[in-house]
Amino acid sequence: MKLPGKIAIMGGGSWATALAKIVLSTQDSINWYMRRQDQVDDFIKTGHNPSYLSAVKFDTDKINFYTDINEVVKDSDTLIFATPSPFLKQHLMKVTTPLNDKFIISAIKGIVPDENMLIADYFTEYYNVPTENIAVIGGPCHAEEIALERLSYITLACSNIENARAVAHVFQNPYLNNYCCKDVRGIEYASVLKNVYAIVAGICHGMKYGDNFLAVFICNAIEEMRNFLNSVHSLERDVTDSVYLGDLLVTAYSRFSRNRTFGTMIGKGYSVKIAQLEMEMIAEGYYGTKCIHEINEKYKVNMPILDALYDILYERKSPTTVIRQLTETFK
Ligand SMILES: NC(=O)C1=CN([C@@H]2O[C@H](COP(=O)(O)OP(=O)(O)OC[C@H]3O[C@@H](n4cnc5c(N)ncnc54)[C@H](OP(=O)(O)O)[C@@H]3O)[C@@H](O)[C@H]2O)C=CC1
Ligand SMILES: O=C(CO)COP(=O)(O)O
Repeated sequence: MKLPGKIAIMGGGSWATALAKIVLSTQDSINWYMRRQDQVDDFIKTGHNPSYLSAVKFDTDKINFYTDINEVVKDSDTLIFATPSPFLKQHLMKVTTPLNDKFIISAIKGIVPDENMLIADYFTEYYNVPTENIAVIGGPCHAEEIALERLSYITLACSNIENARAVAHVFQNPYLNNYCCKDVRGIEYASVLKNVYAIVAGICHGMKYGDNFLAVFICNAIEEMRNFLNSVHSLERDVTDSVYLGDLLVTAYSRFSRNRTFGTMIGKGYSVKIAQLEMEMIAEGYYGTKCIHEINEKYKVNMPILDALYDILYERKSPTTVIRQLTETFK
């Protein structure tokens, strides 16, 4: 297998667009898969993604666009997936070309709903991709700030660290630094959990809890994350590293966060359904909450924040009552 070889961006949203910008800063050309032909046509006409990060200009001569997922898989060696987690399954259902000789990079911060399966596990279980050929990208990094070339850091994790290092240079430029490690499962679970906690941070913000409270909330959330990670995947890790705590902070505090925005609407009194309709974008923590809640039935980690959000989103309990009870568990 050539590493990285020919690189494909899989997805047409904001993170896919930011990743395309990053990869084109180090590679001569890329393959890029999007689901809609009209989006590709407009992109070629205007030189930018018509729907996401449209201020970012691209030299389209350096991009081979595809709307056929099998064609892009055939023509590429490294596939960077950046589709929202709830849609991954339906994209992959169309794949008949073998994936087991490809290097897969998941830039997805979510879990496969219904299956309760991490993205890397999904590729191994259903597409026979060896674990050493799967990497994940984590870290505090909003697409909007990549568009503005604001200094950011990501972490690349792969069970075979040499493979992570072999692709790391693709994500290294003056506004982006990277770090490699082996904690694929820990980073995947942390990425799901930070979305859950960002929704709760948003709910509290919507209810007019202030910065004093948010600081206490984050301390309790990182402790809950630490306990969960140690139970599901015990490994020597420091949860204060940017890929864990940093991503929790940026998602819980940033105005760019969809998860926080979704939570804020609920805190202001919107119903879950209306908040989802208003959002127009996916807050993956909604799905992550149910998945981790179900996974935790086996591990039985004490997770008062996760349980509180589950009660609000899925048991229709009053956010005011649930959050007040939650605050009594904090220290
Ligand atoms: N945004 C960010 O800053 C970051 C995002 N991520 C992760 O990247 C992943 C992608 O997120 P992001 O790029 O922000 O998402 P966006 O909301 O920007 O993009 C949504 C994408 O999903 C597609 N889509 C919408 N509805 C459907 C559907 N019913 N079926 C199939 N595809 C659909 C859209 O296609 P269309 O335009 O054709 O409707 C679009 O390509 C997520 O897992 C996220 O957690 C990770 C780090 C940073
Ligand atoms: O993961 C992210 C930033 O690191 C994006 O978070 P949101 O999905 O909440 O926008």
